[in-house]
Amino acid sequence: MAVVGDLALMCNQIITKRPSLDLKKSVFGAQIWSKKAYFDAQKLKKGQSRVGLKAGMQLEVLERSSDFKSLEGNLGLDLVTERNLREKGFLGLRKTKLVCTIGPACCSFEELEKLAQGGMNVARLNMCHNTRDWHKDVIRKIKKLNEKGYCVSLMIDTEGNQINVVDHGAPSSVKAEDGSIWHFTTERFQGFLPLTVKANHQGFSEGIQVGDEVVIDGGMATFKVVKKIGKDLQCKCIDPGLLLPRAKLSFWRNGELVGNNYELPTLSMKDWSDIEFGISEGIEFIALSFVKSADAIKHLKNYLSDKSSRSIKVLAKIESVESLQKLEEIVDASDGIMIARGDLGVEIPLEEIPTVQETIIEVCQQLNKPVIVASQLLESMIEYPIPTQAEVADVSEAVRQYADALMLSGESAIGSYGEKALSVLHTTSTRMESWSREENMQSFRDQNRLKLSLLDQIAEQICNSASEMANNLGLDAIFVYTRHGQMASLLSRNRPNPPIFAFTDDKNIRMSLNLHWGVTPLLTDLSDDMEANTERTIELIKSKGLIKEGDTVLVVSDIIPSAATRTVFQSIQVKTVG
Ligand SMILES: Nc1ncnc2c1ncn2[C@@H]1O[C@H](COP(=O)(O)OP(=O)(O)O)[C@@H](O)[C@H]1O
Ligand SMILES: C=C(OP(=O)(O)O)C(=O)O
Ligand SMILES: [K+]
Ligand SMILES: [Mg+2]
Repeated sequence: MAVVGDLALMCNQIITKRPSLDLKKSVFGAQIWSKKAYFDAQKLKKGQSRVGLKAGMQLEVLERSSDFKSLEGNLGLDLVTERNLREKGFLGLRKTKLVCTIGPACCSFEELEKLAQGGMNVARLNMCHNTRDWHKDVIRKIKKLNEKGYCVSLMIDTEGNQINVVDHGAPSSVKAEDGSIWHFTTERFQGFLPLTVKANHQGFSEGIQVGDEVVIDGGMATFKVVKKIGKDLQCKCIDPGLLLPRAKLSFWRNGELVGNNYELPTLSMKDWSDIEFGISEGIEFIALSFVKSADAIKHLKNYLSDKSSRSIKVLAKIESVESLQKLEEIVDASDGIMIARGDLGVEIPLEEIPTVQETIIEVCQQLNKPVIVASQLLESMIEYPIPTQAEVADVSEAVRQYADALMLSGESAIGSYGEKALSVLHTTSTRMESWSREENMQSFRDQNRLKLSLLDQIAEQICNSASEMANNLGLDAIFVYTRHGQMASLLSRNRPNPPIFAFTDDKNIRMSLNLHWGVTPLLTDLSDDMEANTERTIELIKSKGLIKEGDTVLVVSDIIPSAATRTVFQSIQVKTVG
């Protein structure tokens, strides 16, 4: 390997030059790959051409010495990235991450493996559905896949507290006819009473007045409250339509959404017990439904840190008017966001969703939080083997907006064509990503400074510069060596053209980086010796034939070398593979 540029940034200012370019070229031109040879060469002063004996000869011998063994070991490269790299090269890697909701249609080991092969990065378990044992079994299968060499992270999604229908007298949908009178109650549903809807919360009708409208699932059907009988509401259907199982109820007055007075906690007892379950099963992400403010996020994060489960990332689902009103504080407090368009589309007019989505993605990028676009991306594929053009356009738009991840819900959980839907997400995102590159749309983004300490600001600046440099120089890949994942996420935030390979020695960090745009997380040993880290990992990739002579990579690290002064803590290097 020839080092064509090599600089260490000291506190953002001082640049130190390492041994001369020519010397390194001659040393590495002699095909010396051992770590010791590299460091012997490092000790040479500018102009010196030998290490004790004639450089070329002695170093040639070292190549076959036991030191070479140190280059072996695990790179932690997953099967899917390895295959894609082999087939398509660095720029062929998809940047946008894919989340699949696991349900009865895809829960066998074979089906899960097909999703993993198709590029599923994160498996989502929606705790609204199915039994604890069923979820446990899926988690066990995903972990088994990871042992086989896949890299699929696990997310649980809480049921959350919202007012919805628990029973409407039928196993599937029920038609509400124009002018029909319906009874909304929380009493035990009698079954024999037609036109009765049971809601899930005792206080569902608190503060609701005669004349208010009850909107089902954002407009599937609408009723007017004609009478209050105790806690029950007698309603007349004024806009006929369908009631589906677990349909959501919202209340409107004079064209505006009215919150009823019944204050539901974001996390129910069931949610807490599901969270305990997730912790004990070793999942990586908890997505919180119906977040109203930063409080629930902070509460859960404190709880996780008290339980020494700090590595679990807490994602806030934006799916209500309240969450939109407190967007910034919620994004700031959380480890990531899910734009849960299903429920959001019930609370705000559908035509507002596209702009709200773009705004949320922008806020997430500014505050450096990964963001998932979820729900109805390929809804028609629950039933049909091909998507509509409108769906493909929607997926492309989310990719163009640089969302970190796209999510399948019913398409994978209950659909007949889950694998195909995943492949549509894959091909559509890859196409839009390459178009964006071609159109040179990935110009350097005007980043808002994060509210960070000086050291963190330096990390941010280094990552911004590194990304710009990688784009401007047309480099093949960015290698980031990171213990906490922060540098990897700061690089990803810039959405650079080359893929980001994040080497970390922390399994939890690796699995959580799986959600970040453009990042391939790798689990490998890291030493304090950055030169040894880069030499070893590049050599490992080279030995797999995944990197070739002439490829140029940008190397960024936040590994603090123990011998260095406190100020030298991060560096950028450009390396060309020889
Ligand atoms: N674990 C599961 N078991 C059974 N069905 C599931 C499961 N997860 C999801 N589903 C089904 O897939 C549909 C879409 O999933 P999702 O969007 O996560 O849930 P919901 O529609 O309840 O918001 C659900 O309505 C449900 O029918
Ligand atoms: C993802 C969503 O949440 P859930 O599927 O849990 O309702 C949504 O509402 O879009
Ligand atoms: K949920
Ligand atoms: Mg929802």
